[in-house]
Amino acid sequence: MRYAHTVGTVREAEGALMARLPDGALMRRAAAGLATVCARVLPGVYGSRVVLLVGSGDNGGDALYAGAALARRGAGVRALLAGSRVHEGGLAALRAAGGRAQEVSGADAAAADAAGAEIAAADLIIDGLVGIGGTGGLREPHAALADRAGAAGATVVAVDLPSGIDADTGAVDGPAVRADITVTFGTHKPGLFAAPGAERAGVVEFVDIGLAPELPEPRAQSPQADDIAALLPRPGAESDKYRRGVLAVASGSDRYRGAAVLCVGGALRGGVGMVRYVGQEVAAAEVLNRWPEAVVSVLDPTDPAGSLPRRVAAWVVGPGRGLHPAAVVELETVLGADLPVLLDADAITLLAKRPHLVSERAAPTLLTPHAGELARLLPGTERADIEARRLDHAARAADAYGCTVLLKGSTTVIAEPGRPAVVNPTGTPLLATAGTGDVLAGFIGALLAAGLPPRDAATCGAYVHGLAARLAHGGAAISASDLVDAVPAALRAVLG
Ligand SMILES: NC(=O)C1=CN([C@@H]2O[C@H](COP(=O)(O)OP(=O)(O)OC[C@H]3O[C@@H](n4cnc5c(N)ncnc54)[C@H](O)[C@@H]3O)[C@@H](O)[C@H]2O)[C@@H](O)CC1
Ligand SMILES: [K+]
Repeated sequence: MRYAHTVGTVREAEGALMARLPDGALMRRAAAGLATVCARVLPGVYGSRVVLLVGSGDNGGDALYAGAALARRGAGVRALLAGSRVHEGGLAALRAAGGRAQEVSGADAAAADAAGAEIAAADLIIDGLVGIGGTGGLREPHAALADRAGAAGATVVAVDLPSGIDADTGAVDGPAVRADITVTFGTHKPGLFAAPGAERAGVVEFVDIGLAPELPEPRAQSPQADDIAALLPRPGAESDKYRRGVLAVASGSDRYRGAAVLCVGGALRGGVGMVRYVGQEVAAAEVLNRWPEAVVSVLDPTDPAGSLPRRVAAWVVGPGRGLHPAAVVELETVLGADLPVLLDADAITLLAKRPHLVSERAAPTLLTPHAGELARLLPGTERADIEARRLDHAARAADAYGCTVLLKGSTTVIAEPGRPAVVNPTGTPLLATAGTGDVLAGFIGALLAAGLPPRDAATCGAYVHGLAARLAHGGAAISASDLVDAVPAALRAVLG
């Protein structure tokens, strides 16, 4: 598991640790780790050209000390000083090691051109403009340096986090560094997990500076394959179809038959003991045609509540289901039962006008909205705000509805009141195609039916779903049906 802490908690933990250590010890640890990663990235340190982008804080100090270490090994190191101040100890160390420094002021065109020429000729650029002390969009000349670094061919290594991304949220407000590698210290930062910041971080390398004992509960966590393997249920010798869980699926309609077939497919590939599908006649026939192992029943339009299956362990409701009055009765009936329920798509739209159905419910509920649906659940919030600050808004919805929320999209985030957010690391733009959400809902439903709590079920579902998309055609475009077929390969990859 990778853990991320907010700037406030990192500062408190660093303060406590620094009080027990000699002056500068933490920065030396950070800079040594940074230099090690940089040396590994370069084909050879000796004779390479390294440019340091240096801001006025300790993030710049880290870059200067790491630059000094590379200069001692024969790299030609040039520091571009962007701030009104500079970390004096770091600058002295760089100079003592044979590195050079020049000031870059926003107003001085000649200095900016000279800096641009250095950046263009670099093999490696180390971004020490701002770290956790950054606030708001990058100012000049930092913003121009970030842009130039992006246009250069060199490998870019960000110190602690790419300058210009918000450490706590991942929001990007204006120009920001786009790193190939980010070397982060002590703990991960939430902005390295969540888009859009995560998309600018590249590969994230962690340097242990001894902070762990001082850190409180994380703000966010990002599961790795072994965490997922530990959570996924495995059938044992005692298993039978009832013990593995019976999932009821109320998805699709005669108009949207694909949502029925894909959702049931996701559930079956999730290892459910049995799927009981209920829906309109043509949709039900399609499900049976594609998945003969599903147990299918046809909804009675005059008695939607009475025709729902009983003796089930969990429910999935909503994908392609419609917004008509019978769908409302169905939703109320399912949420009235004391069972775990996953609500997706149309069920979320219906819920937005009836929030009490979930907020007053005692049994576990999992909502799986995309950003547009989450905006419906949080009146007064725009979709763009949600995309920019996914962690915050997923947590807000979880608190407001008193349930688990899985926010789909560029980075899938799972929030539950009082627990650290889970940020899925396997997401891919390949998933941005019709029907993939139906597969996810069915797959997670299978895990709910097996008895996993919603947060764990959602965590495993998002991870396996993203991995399946990546594996389906080796990175080439996929359809939602391909995704269903790739789930077993993803499960094999996780379970080994
Ligand atoms: N505190 C510690 O014990 C450690 C800190 N370390 C490093 O120190 C960093 C934090 O250092 P600081 O607290 O000095 O803060 P930073 O160096 O991250 O940034 C603060 C400086 O950047 C300027 N600044 C802020 N926002 C800006 C913007 N949008 N555009 C342009 N300039 C901006 C501020 O005026 C200030 O001078 C960490 O990210 C990490 O790299 C590491 O050395 C590990 C140990
Ligand atoms: K940085």
